[in-house]
Amino acid sequence: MNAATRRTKGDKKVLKKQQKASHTLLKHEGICTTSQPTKSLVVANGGLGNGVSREDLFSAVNQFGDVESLLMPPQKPYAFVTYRFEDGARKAHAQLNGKKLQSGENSVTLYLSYVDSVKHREEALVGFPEGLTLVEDFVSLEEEALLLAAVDWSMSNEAQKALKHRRVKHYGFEFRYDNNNVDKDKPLPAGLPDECLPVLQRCLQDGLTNVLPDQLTVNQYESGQGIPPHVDTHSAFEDTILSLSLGAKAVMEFRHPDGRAIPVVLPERSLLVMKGESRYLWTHGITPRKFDLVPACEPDVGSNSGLTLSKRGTRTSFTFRKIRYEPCCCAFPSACDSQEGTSPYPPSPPSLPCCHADATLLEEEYVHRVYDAIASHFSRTRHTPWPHVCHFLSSLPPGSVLVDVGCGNGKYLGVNPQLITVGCDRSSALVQICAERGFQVFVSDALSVPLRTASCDACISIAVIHHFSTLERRLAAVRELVRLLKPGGQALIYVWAYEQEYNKQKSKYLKDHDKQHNGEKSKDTPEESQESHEEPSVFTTSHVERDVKDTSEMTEGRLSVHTNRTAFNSQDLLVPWHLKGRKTHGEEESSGRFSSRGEPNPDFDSSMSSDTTHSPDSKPSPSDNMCQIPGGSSVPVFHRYYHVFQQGELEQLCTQVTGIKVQTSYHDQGNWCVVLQKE
Ligand SMILES: O=C(O)CCC(=O)C(=O)O
Ligand SMILES: [Fe+2]
Ligand SMILES: [Zn+2]
Repeated sequence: MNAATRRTKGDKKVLKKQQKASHTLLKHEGICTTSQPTKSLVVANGGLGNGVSREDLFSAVNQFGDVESLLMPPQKPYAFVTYRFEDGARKAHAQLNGKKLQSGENSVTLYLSYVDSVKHREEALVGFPEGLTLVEDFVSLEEEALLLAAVDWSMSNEAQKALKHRRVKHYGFEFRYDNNNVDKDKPLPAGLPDECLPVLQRCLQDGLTNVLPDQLTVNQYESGQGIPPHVDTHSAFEDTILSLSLGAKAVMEFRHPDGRAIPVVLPERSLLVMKGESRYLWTHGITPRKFDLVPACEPDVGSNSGLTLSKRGTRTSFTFRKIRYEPCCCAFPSACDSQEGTSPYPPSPPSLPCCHADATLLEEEYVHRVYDAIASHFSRTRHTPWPHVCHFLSSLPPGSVLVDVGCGNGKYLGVNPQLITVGCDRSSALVQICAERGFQVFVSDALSVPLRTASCDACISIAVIHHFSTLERRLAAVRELVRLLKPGGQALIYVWAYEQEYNKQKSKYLKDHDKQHNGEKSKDTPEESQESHEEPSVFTTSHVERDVKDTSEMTEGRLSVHTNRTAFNSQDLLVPWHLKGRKTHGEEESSGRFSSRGEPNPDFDSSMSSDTTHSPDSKPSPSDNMCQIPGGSSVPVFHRYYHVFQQGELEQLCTQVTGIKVQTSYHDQGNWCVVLQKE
């Protein structure tokens, strides 16, 4: 075999891999590559998600010609480079394809393919929600000043409110945050300020709307303030919603019920137009923060490719809407208050998984997605650490390294300040809450925690392992905890118990149900009673009864939907979570999301995830649905998968792991618990 054929073979191999990379880019990212040389290349494996730094990639690609732009989408395993001339791209393609790039500790093999247009791709990657338009510089500086001056904040009346997290003023009609609607027969004495007219006329002229709005809400946000994610009530307003941003920019987060989240930067003087899906199905909200992450303009490569922090100033928005007089008949019944009751409930529950792939799908839909969606509400119900867990944490010697695998909102991370504590959770929304509380946390699956073997003195896994849907996966979770432990290290595991009545004592989870039925008002701290349940205070009796009716027995191998606060009648089930605090509109009374509890409430949607990623979409997502509550409103219901453990089952699981001994096991308020020690 001569050198020439060897080279050809090598080339063939690179070509094959490059084709495979192109195929993956198309399949997973919608990025279309072309064999025809262009000025732009997509660099597979050269992304921030591969651990490649911008500097290293830039120096690699810059050798072949003038780089016009280098786009590195966050967390993606690829990057885009555009050269000033096609020649640069050709050279880079010839020289870098199949070559290794060292970046820090990472070594990657790059595969390059031509793309027609990066700009186009960029838009495709971070496309706006359907129906959303942003018009930059819609008003001039003069108009901005005029509009801001038109709002007189000095008078306080019905139509003006200092809400806990922003102040608002209404014109035309008052939007009522108690019922999330407007009194259509009670127009306000003050119509829309005259200063708005030229702006609205321009909207009509430009075809941004075809009706003149008759309602205006002015929201003013100081730095650090925001608006919870919400959908503007369908029955209150017509389709088009126009929102002008004045005074300062902010990032508005859009969320689809399927979990997609799209941050949209609203520059000052821009107009946001929400129509169709973006108005009816996606929630919008502004996370209360003092800084936003926004795309940065990098002069060195002249592209909007990096991210930078932007300090928030005082933003005033003018939201113009048209009152709706007929019921809404939009194409999104699952999110529509005019069309409630049309979505099927309960959803068709899944079956128990029969293979690993099914198990991961089930957990993705019925555990991960749900926690991300309910993170904020969930976190509000998790503030009191359980005494026995605290006892375990306090018994560890000072300086011990502790990892909390499945740390939730981090309620155990600060319990013993003498420990070196890190937490991880599968839900990025919960991790975000922990991070904002100042804890060391990262997103990780409990089956493969990116920490060194034998690096921890102790591990805790509180209310996590019951979310794995096969015995193998529960076992793997215990093995992973044990792997992390140093010899002699201890792990504390809690799982939910099938037996909610133990030693003739009902768990608090059950007791709270009795209280409700006796008409007693339940405490709003349900987590003290058990790990999984909703805020009982949202239930009225009729609501509870509805749940009972809705409960399906395990039929045709399908998982049963559990009735909250009743005894379990199956070990594998779906437990409903009724999302409290969701309003179809963007404000809550003080008892809601903006907790008036005396305790710190850093979780006000600090999670990037909205806790109002509420309802199923038009093809109902199996894990959540809407549940009507009296008064015509509705709460979204999510279902979490659980495997509740029978007595002895947790110990039995642990004994299958070699190199450990079970030191103690006990029942604690409806949970089975063990302390393990690695030998
Ligand atoms: O501040 C904004 O742009 C949005 C306000 C809003 O969503 C509302 O009032 O419903
Ligand atoms: Fe809104
Ligand atoms: Zn509707």
